[in-house]
Amino acid sequence: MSSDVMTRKPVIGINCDFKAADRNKPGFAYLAAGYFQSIDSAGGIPVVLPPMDDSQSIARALELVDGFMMIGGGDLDPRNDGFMLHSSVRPMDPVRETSDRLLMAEIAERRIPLLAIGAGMQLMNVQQGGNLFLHIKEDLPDAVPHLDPHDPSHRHTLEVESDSLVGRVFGDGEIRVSSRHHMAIDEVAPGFRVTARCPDGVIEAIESEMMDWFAIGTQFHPECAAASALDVRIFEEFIEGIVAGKAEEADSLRLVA
Ligand SMILES: N[C@@H](CCC(=O)NCCCC(=O)O)C(=O)O
Repeated sequence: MSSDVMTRKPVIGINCDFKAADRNKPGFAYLAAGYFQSIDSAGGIPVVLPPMDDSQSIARALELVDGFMMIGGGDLDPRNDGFMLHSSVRPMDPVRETSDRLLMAEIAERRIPLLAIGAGMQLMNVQQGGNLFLHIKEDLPDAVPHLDPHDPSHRHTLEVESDSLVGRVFGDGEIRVSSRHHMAIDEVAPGFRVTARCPDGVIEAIESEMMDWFAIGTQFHPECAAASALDVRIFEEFIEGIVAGKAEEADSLRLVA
């Protein structure tokens, strides 16, 4: 195992949100600091990618990263997946959604290690063939609140599968996570399994079962200011998984040489 692979910090691409210009302000690309701070604290090098609509530029940018994190945000427009718009849906800016969909397709194609959070997990699921509940309050009326517009630190409990990344991170005992969503995964995409649920049954984490793709999704927000010390371990496990994968790759190339 080459020492360089083990010592060089992985570069993690991060998408960002977009707010179009109006009469008084220019357009902005932005993201909550917790996203890049969490990657930095976990030993990665965060590199923020602004929205792009050119698949070749996106492909070229992805050649420069060792992994990717898709952040949370507004709603995916269900019409882009063949569903009707719902009155509760507040679509993210189409500049962002177009870029995110191109990114996700290329990340999946190249099997780039991926941590997908919130809207990012929802996009990973639909892009890989799953689908979403468009409004938990209507689709799952017995569910507990997963969003409090007056409390950005709203939390709920979590039940995890022990043989999973989130299971290793949270272990036993009560787990409370930050929740800010009104949509949720309905059918899980082929090749993924559920690794955490809210006690009301809402899916809160999935991970790839594919041997050639290290990909995890969380509906909750381990990057937020109210996150626990355990939440931070998710980012560390993600970075450690990438480093281990690159070491295996280097070893196998050495054996072949
Ligand atoms: N909008 C979707 C996805 C939930 C999500 O990503 N929430 C994060 C809010 C903004 C942020 O902190 O990045 C839904 O509501 O289900």
